[in-house]
Parts: sequence; C-alpha cells; structure tokens
Amino acid sequence: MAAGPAAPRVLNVNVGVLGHIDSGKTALARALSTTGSTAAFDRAPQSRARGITLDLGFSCLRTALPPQLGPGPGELQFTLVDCPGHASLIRTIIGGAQIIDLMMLVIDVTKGMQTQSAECLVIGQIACQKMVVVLNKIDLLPEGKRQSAIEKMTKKMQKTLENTKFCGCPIVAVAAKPGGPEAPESENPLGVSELIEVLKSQAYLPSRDPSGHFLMAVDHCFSIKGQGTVMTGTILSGSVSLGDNVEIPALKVIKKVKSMQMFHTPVTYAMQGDRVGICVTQFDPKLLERGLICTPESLHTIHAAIISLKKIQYFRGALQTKAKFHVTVGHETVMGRVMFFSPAPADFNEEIKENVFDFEKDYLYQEEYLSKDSNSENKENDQAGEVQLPKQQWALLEFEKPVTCPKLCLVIGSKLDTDIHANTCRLAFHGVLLQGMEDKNYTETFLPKLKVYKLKHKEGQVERVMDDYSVIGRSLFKKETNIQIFVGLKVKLSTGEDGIIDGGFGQSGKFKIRIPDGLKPDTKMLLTVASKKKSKAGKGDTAKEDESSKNDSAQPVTISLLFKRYVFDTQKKMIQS
Ligand SMILES: Nc1nc2c(ncn2[C@@H]2O[C@H](COP(=O)(O)OP(=O)(O)OP(=O)(O)O)[C@@H](O)[C@H]2O)c(=O)[nH]1
Ligand SMILES: [Mg+2]
Repeated sequence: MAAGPAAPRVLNVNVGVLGHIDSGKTALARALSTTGSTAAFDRAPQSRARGITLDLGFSCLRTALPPQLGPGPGELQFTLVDCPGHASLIRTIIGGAQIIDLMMLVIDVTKGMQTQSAECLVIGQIACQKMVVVLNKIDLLPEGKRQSAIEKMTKKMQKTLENTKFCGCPIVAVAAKPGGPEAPESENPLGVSELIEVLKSQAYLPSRDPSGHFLMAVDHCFSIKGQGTVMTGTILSGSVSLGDNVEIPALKVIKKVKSMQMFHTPVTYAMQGDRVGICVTQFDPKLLERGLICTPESLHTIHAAIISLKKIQYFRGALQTKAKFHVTVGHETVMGRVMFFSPAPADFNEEIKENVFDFEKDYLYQEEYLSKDSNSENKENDQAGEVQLPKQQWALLEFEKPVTCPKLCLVIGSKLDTDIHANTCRLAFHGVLLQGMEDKNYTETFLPKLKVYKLKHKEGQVERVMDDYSVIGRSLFKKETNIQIFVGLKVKLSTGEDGIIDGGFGQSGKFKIRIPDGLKPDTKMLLTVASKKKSKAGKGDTAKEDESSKNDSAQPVTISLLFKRYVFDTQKKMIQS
C-alpha cells in the first residue's frame, strides 16, 4: 500500500499496563485491544505455562482521534505495553516504563495497593507523565455491595495518590475477565468501553523533537522472506530516514535502513515518539530480541558515571557511600558501587543546573545521601531539628561491568536482593547520568579531575607553654605519625590564637606550635595555673581538685587542626584556606 494523500492520519500513544502480579494486566490488555499486534499476549511458551507475564507484551487498539488531538479525520492508536508484574522482573518494567506516554496502574479491587503496585507507582512518577488507575476484578465483589466497595477503594486510591504527581487522576472500575480463568471467552468484560473513553480523554501528544541522535527501543525482531529483517519499536529520540546507517550497539554492527513502515504504511522518515518497523538486510533476527538501535557511535560504553540523584522517599533505610546497588542505566541493569557528594558549603544555596556537571567546582564528600531522615552530622548540629538539605546531590557510580547507554539517560538504583516478600520498596534512588567515563582506567585518567573533598578535623591539647611564642601540644597525632608532613599547617587554639605546627617534640607524638602573634596573657595564666594544679593533683583535698585529677588529660586549651583533602588526589595533599 502506498502512502497517498488519502491515507488517514494515525497518531500513536504508548500506554503502559503496570501493576502487581495477577492483578489482571494481560487480561486487561487483551480486553482492550481489537487488533492484536505481532508481539501480543504472553507469546512466550514459558509465560503461558506459568500463567505469568515474563516479558513486555505489545498489542494495540485503534479509535477515532479525540478532539484534543486536533482536527480529524484521523485515528488514534494506543500501543498497549503489557508489563510483567512479578517482583523479579522489575528491570523489564523499568525498561517498559521509559517508552510509555500514559500509564495504567492495574489494582486488584479486592486487594488494593500491593507491594509491586507501589513500586510501579514510584517508577511511574519517575518515568511517566500521566496515569489512569484501573480497579480490576469488580466481578469478585458481591453484587449488592459492589458500588459501595468500588467507592471505598476509589477514595483509598485518591488518598494514596494525594502526594504524588498523579493526584486527581482518573480511577476506573472494570472486570477484564469476569469469572476468572475458567469463565468462557464469551463472557463480556465490564467497564472496558468506559475505560477506552477515559484513555482517549487522557491521550496527549508527547513532545516530539527530531533533533539529536536517533535512538529506538526495539521490542520485536523478525524476518520477512525476500525482504530482510524487521525491527519494530518506539523511537526514543531523534529521527531516521531511508538509507541511514543505524547501529545495533549490543552487537557492534551497522546496517542500512532499507525500508520503513508505520502502521503498515511505507514511510521514508520517522521521528521521536513514532512506532516504526525498520527493515535491514543480512541480519539474523535471532540475535536481537529487545534492545536499542541508534545513530552509529552515538551511545557510549561506560565504566563509571557521575549522576545527579534523588532518594526515593518510600525506600527505607539510608543510602550509604560504598554500598552496592542494582543500577538501571538507560535500558541496562548492572551492579554498581556509589559514592555520594553534595555542594561545598559556599555553593550550598546555588540553583540547580540541569544536565551538566561542573568540574571546576569543589564538592563535599558524604558518608551517605543527605535526607530528612539521615544521621549525618548536619542533623546533630541543628537544634531546631530541621535539616537544611542541599538543593542537589550527586553520586559517583562505579559499575561491575561496562554499560552501553545514551547521554543524560535515566538512572534508577534499587536493592533487588531484598527479599521479594518483604513488602518494602526496593527502588532506592533515581537520577540523570551527567557524565560517563569510557576509559577503563578512569581511576587514573578521570577521577583526579573530580574535586570531591573530605573535611578533616583533628583535635589535641596544649601540654604546656614553652615561651611567649610557642607551646607544646599533644594528642593530635599518634605516636607513629610522621609529624614532618604536617609541618607548616595552621592550627587554632581554643583561646583564639593562631599557630603553626613547627615540628615534632620528643618521641611520643608531641609537637611544637609557633604562635606568631604571641600568647595572650590570659592564655598563659590559664596554662600555668593548669600545670600547677596538675602537679598538685593527688595531694588535693577539695572536691574541685579531685575532679581535675580524675580527668587529668583535660587541659583548658585545645588545639584544632582543620584541613581538606581531595578524595582522588593521589598525593593526599592537605589543604587549608
Ligand atoms: N474474576 C476475575 N478474574 C480475573 C479478572 N482479570 C483477570 N483475572 C484472572 O486473574 C489472573 C491473572 O490475570 P493476568 O491477566 O494473567 O494477570 P497479570 O497482571 O497479567 O499477571 P502477571 O503478568 O503475571 O503479573 C488470571 O487467572 C485471570 O483470569 C477479572 O476481571 N475478574
Ligand atoms: Mg501479565
């Protein structure tokens, strides 16, 4: 069929079907679709045998163009992306969520929100713009109480969504497969035509931009005799034209686009948001089930990355530096180790810069991601109990094996080793990849450029006065510390004087401090009195003296040494302002 002027306009909107296992997603997709597409309904024999969905299923549904999508004539195609519900398949769900425009959250009306319904809601908040909640299996509610039970669950869901970006979204009650698995196919679903009307009212044209590199998520790959191999999928970014070279990065091969189809109609051009089939030659479809194709060399394969991130509020527990997470980077999931850092104090209130990382700036190392419930020092110092959190935080991710991904892609960190029956949210953080490190030796070539520092604070005591311009200190260093490397560093006495470490003194880690402006008379007095008291201790008979002898390391004057050290500085330089 040729694309003549009479060809009707068809717009495509991807609708994700997400929810807890067995909530009836596949049954709903089946009830909704009139036209089964090539990859629909648990095709995999393993899926059918186990009665659970193992991979994304695609099917579609056509309706007239709703008024908000502009003047007709035309058609609207909903591509239904049926996601698996089983907890172990969350990576597939995250991948699926990234191509959808509108999400249907399927809830078993007799059960309400379940663990994976909550995880899907979290993923939806990160990756999707719009949502419709579907309360399924209403046939299981006793007829007399059905309406009131639906209303009750609707209220409950509204409350759950109150603090999410989907607050106020439509909630529709259906029975996708009344009577359950044993019921005859002739049993008509309930509420599905109403649901289609709601989907139409929620349909929107996602922002589409032909600029930038071409990237497409392939969901199906098959060969056509005499033609070649067709890869169908959704264009995630950029555009593609007939004759273009495209790369299959997972296989490191480049192929020329021989022909293209949209909605069974040949086209010469397609762009972001379109669903297309791309035909190439001499490519074995068995090599690619699902994956990405792109402009040659536009994806990078990285060993580590800097991301900006946010903690997922439902994740219980702290996010700690050095912890390992499953990290989904774009469409791949690998294990990765994290190191968190925040703005340096001087930049604390700076506005967020989206999508860039500034290597000129200094950053403060964090033992854990700072959040309202973190146990960081910030909290202890804050009397009001209100923690002031930075506007933006970052992490360095180091992957156990390299991942291939687009620039600025979505990153989701999760703890998938958590017991799947534990009823907790396993998704821990989400963010944007700002900088990937392609060099395998990034620890030597790249990390030294990353100016993340730790603030080091050491405290010691003045042991005694030497003369007006010098004192002897102790307890700042261990006996075996090489004091030589600290010579020249500035210290401050608790009485206000500035000093400079002059060198070691004796063998037990003591050292000499020079006070360029001289000791204040008060300080000298304090130290002299203290030494006298100390020498008197033991003989003392008053309660006061007893106290000082009990605690004979307590000297009235403390020495504090403050410096910063860059985490990736190989020379471990100590820096003072
Ligand atoms: N009574 C009743 N049973 C239903 C309804 N919808 C689905 N079921 C049954 O619920 C079970 C699960 O349905 P599926 O559609 O496979 O559920 P799913 O959400 O796709 O499951 P996973 O993909 O494995 O997460 C099946 O036995 C269905 O027959 C419904 O509206 N009413
Ligand atoms: Mg299913």
